[in-house]
Amino acid sequence: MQSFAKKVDHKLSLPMRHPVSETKTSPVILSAENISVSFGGFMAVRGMNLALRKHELHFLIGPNGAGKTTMLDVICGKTKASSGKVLLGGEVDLTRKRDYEIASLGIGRKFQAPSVFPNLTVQENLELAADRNRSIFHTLRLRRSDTVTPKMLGILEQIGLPGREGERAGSLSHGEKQWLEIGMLLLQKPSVLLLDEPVAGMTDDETVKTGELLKEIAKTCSVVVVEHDMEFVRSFAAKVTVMHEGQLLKEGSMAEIQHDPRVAEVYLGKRREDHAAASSH
Ligand SMILES: Nc1ncnc2c1ncn2[C@@H]1O[C@H](COP(=O)(O)OP(=O)(O)OP(=O)(O)O)[C@@H](O)[C@H]1O
Repeated sequence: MQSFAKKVDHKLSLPMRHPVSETKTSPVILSAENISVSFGGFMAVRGMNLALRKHELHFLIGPNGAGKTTMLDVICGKTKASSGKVLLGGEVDLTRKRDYEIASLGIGRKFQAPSVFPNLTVQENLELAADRNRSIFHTLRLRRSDTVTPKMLGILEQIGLPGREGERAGSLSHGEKQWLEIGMLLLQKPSVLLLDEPVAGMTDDETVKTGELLKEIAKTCSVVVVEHDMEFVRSFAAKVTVMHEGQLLKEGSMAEIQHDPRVAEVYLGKRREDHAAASSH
């Protein structure tokens, strides 16, 4: 977890690098409607709405504890909503499905920490993802297939790990592990990818490469990215939704977001609190 306020202060006022995305007119493929989540009486999400369009790269931002991760958890079925629904394709209500059913409907979820199998090779990790019916024991027994399928070669190329299929996943850098996990999700041909802070802990170079990868993925898939790194968010012409205290605060382009006084107040107010807390220690 990083302090959001520390990252955003002056960056909110920098000029946009790219024009606003052109996905505004594509159809909505997933909509979370009036979602609320209670954890033992504490309302982590309160009447939240989120609409995701086809091939849209959509950032979900907000201060620590705003409810961003909880929203992703509701969409992928990890957390049950207390009320509201999540419609896929306008008709299938995901809040009535189990997490594995949601995954098989084409919703891929990546958590913040990489969760590849470190003792398996890159190829074995991909093979496991490619065949969800195959158990890890089956993969271990088979070890590596003799040939890498063209589909897998394409994924290795796309995630920036061409020729690395024989390496142990545990020996990859943090960023490379994140890419491998994204590749494992891509093998399942998702229609929606949910990514939680994909560039956290990455080097600058890895962050830039991840940005390119996300742009590429969004050509075939809709992507929701929970992100704290405002500079990273600014490098996309993407839709941005701001959450605060479990609710929708503002939605629009980065330019629209940064000129909203309520957004500034949330971040700058938070920053003042951080400073006050730091100076009292
Ligand atoms: N399982 C849980 N039980 C109780 N409270 C929880 C649980 N999960 C999250 N919360 C609380 O719900 C609120 C929203 O958490 P969430 O992780 O969704 O926020 P976030 O916007 O993703 O924050 P961050 O950017 O810090 O990850 C927080 O106050 C958090 O402490």
